[in-house]
This record gives sequence, structure tokens and C-alpha cells, in this order.
Amino acid sequence: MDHGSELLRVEGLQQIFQSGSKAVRAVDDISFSVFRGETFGLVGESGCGKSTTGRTIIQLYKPSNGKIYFEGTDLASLRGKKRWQQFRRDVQMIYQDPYGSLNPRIKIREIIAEGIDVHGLARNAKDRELQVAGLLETVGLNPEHANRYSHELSGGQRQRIGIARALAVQPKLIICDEPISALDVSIQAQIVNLLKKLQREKQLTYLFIAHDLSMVKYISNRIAVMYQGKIVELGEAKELYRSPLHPYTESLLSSIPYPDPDFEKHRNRLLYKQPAHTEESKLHEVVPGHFVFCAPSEVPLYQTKHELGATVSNTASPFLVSAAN
Ligand SMILES: Nc1ncnc2c1ncn2[C@@H]1O[C@H](COP(=O)(O)OP(=O)(O)OP(=O)(O)O)[C@@H](O)[C@H]1O
Repeated sequence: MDHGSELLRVEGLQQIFQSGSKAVRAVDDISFSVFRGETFGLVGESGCGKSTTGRTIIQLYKPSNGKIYFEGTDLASLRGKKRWQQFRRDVQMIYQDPYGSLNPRIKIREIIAEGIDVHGLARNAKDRELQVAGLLETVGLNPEHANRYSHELSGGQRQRIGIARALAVQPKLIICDEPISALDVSIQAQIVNLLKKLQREKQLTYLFIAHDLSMVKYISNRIAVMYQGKIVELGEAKELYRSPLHPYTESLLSSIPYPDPDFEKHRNRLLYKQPAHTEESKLHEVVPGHFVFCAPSEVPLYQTKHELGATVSNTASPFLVSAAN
């Protein structure tokens, strides 16, 4: 893919939470860029630090270490109410839980118009109403939904409201934090298709956070795989799926159900156990644009690829420790 210019850059980001006497390294020195017009997928299993990364980018948390650049500006150096307000407009978030993220006490109209009001984007009440109606249509609902409450809508419709609310302020970047995980599979595809359509029409950029690799593959141009707070592999989506270089990526791919019962019955699941990385472990560019987290001496091992579903004894990778059906 021919990427646009860099919109977001995350550099050496670290987020450490204090949990009692223990320090939890939720995000542990990660770096990546998101380019205009692309969908950058951030995937990994629960607890790997994906949501914390998204929340730190929108500044819900102050980073423990590292830098976040938006349109080339280091957010730590962003000064003035106006510039912060612009940042809060430019970067929007769509949440995982369409049930919990919409205020049940106010009508959909007010939920969608919140950002329009905060940022003074409507000339008058009529213009505000027209904008709300237009946004509802954009996300596949009708203007009549403005008079309803969120509990009167289905999960998919609620997620559409979440998308309309984000679109209302014409953002440059939307952080989609597991936007489909709480939905039925058939609805998931509809929401992903809607996001893709909106991206084409409005030149949107997405940071798409998910644990469901099959949908991430479908929507993302590039993907970073997170494991225990670190990015262990980063590359073009197609390449990463065709030939994953990091064993953790392979184990994630092996857990995607394949729509063939016979294949499923005989396939092996790969489980990943983290090796003891040395101090020098870091992202290495193994092929152009494709990075893998490992110590320098381990790099050649990753170049031994094997077919998905192969038994462990067939693999040369030392980190695929067991197989289970
Ligand atoms: N505010 C917090 N205080 C303490 N620990 C936290 C906090 N937020 C997250 N964590 C911990 O940080 C780690 C990463 O959490 P995070 O929610 O970012 O993971 P995730 O990959 O998004 O998982 P999930 O999909 O389940 O939300 C977890 O161990 C979590 O318990």
C-alpha cells in the first residue's frame, strides 16, 4: 500500500501502573506510526496492553515514558486550551461496549450532538438538527432514531450511534477499541463494512484495536501484534498473515477457526510461551517494513517458517512449546 504522511507516531511508549506494591508494565516500550488514510491494527490477547495504548494516545493517561506525536507535534509540548481542544476534536474513540458507552438518560440526538456543541460546530438549532439527521443517515440509521434512547436500540444500532458521535466532529484519527467484540458475528461484519465505507468516503484514519484476528485482517493495512505490553511483530497485514515471523503471531493465527470441520478436527493449536529475552531484545527489521521483537542472535530462527497447522515437531522454532487440539 502507498501510505499517506505520518499522522500519529508513538515512540518508546511505556505505561506502568502501580497495583499495590507491584508495578504492572501494561505498555512496555512500544513504537509505531500510523499514516493518513490507513487502518493500523493493534492485536493481541486480553491484558496485553492494547486498550491502555489507545487511552494513553488520547491522553486519558499521562505516559510513564516515551513520546506521542500527532501531526508532528509532541503532545507533551502542546500548550494552550485551543490546541488541546483541537486535539480532542481530531482524535476520537469508539468503544468496545455499545451498551455502556452511551448515556441511557439522554436521547440519541443529544448523544450525537455533544461534540457538535462542545466544539461549536452548528450555526443554529436547525443546523444542529440537520447535522444529527445527516450523521444518522451516514451510519445507516434514519433521522427518527434521534428521538430514541440508547436502550431502545440493538447492539449494532448502538455501535452505529457510537460511530456517528465520533464522526460528528470530523476527526482525523479514530481509535476503535474493540468496536465489534461485543456484537454478534453477523453484525460484526456489517460494522466493519460500515467503517471501511466511511474510511473511503471521509479519508479517515483508524487505529483498530482487537483480539479477533480474522476481522483485523479484513480491515487493516498494517498490523502490530502485542504480547505482554510489547509489540512482537509489525508489518503489512497480508504479509503477516501469509508468513508470520514471530511464534506468538503464529499461535494467534492458529486459534482462528477455519470454516472446514474436517480441517478443524485435525489441526493443531499452537501455544506460545515467552522465551527469556535478553536485554538487547528489540524490534528488528527482518524484511523491509516488517519488524519482529527478538534478540539479534535469534533473528535467523524466525526466518524458518512453517505451514499453519504443522505439528510442533515439524517446526524449527524453539518458542512453540506445545500443541493442543
Ligand atoms: N488503571 C489500571 N491500573 C492498574 N492496572 C491496569 C490499569 N489498566 C490496565 N491495567 C493492567 O494493564 C494490563 C493491560 O491492560 P489493557 O486493558 O490495556 O489490556 P488489553 O489488551 O486492552 O486487554 P482487554 O482487551 O482485556 O481490555 C493488564 O494487566 C491490566 O490489568
